[in-house]
Amino acid sequence: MNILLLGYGKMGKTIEKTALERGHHIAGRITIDNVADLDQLQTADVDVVIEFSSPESAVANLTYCFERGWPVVCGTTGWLNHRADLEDLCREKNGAFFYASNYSIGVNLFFKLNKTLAQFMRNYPSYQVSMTEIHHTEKKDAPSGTAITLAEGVMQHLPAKRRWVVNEPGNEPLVVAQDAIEIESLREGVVPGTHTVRYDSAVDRIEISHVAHSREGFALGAVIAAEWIAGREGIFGMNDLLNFNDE
Ligand SMILES: NC(=O)C1=CN([C@@H]2O[C@H](COP(=O)(O)OP(=O)(O)OC[C@H]3O[C@@H](n4cnc5c(N)ncnc54)[C@H](OP(=O)(O)O)[C@@H]3O)[C@@H](O)[C@H]2O)C=CC1
Ligand SMILES: O=C(O)C1=N[C@H](C(=O)O)C[C@H](O)C1
Repeated sequence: MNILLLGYGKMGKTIEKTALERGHHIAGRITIDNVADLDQLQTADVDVVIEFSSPESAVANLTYCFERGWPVVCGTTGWLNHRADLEDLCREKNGAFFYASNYSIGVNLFFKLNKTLAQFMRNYPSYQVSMTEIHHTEKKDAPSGTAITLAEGVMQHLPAKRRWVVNEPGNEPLVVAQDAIEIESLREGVVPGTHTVRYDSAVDRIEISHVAHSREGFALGAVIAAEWIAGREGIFGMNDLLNFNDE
């Protein structure tokens, strides 16, 4: 396949390596400095776009791809307040759009485990749920997209929790209302991504964690999603790719 890398930073470069190993061709590498090169590409030069850029640029990038009729696999986080409008545009253009806050297969198993645990904890209100996410210091958004997906998974199964609140890097501890899930965001060194969900009672703690050792798991999932979306039309996510139900 001819893959256009829209965003060629830490993730774009890791995805390029994985895509080449899997026999794909790179149709272009776009950064903030050469966005104008997009107009030079012929529509048929690109089979699928993999978009990992920045929260500020994702909406314009996705709009551009839908206008050109290119299927898009997007991993950029921090822009989801525009998600409904972009999905409408994709449908209007009969396009194909794949989004995941995290493309790692392990994290998607962890999402399932998180929901199962939340379902179980529903009968034990003496336990208070909270989360911590740790990422490298260059990360622009907080909380991480993955932490938001985890919080949504908990809210789906613990009706007492209706919202999440973020404690951003460097802040004092928050006083958290009973209906809220606290997400603590920490930024340290070059950490690729660590997520912990914990349930604390007065006497003990239950904790589950996912620790990414590198970016390779994210990249592999994104390339597999690009292979999967080819020839499809519609709005997709990891549950479709992995044949998971949404429970
Ligand atoms: N869903 C998932 O599994 C994962 C998601 N992510 C998310 O992916 C995104 C990118 O992460 P990462 O690669 O670490 O970030 P980097 O900052 O390393 O790279 C971002 C890239 O996007 C480019 N860029 C910025 N603005 C534009 C624009 N307008 N058009 C095209 N390219 C642009 C930057 O260009 P320049 O270098 O010139 O500034 C850079 O090449 C983040 O939102 C992150 O949260 C990350 C890992 C996994
Ligand atoms: O910015 C990152 O690096 C990551 N971003 C994603 C997120 O916000 O959840 C996924 C992964 O944790 C790495």
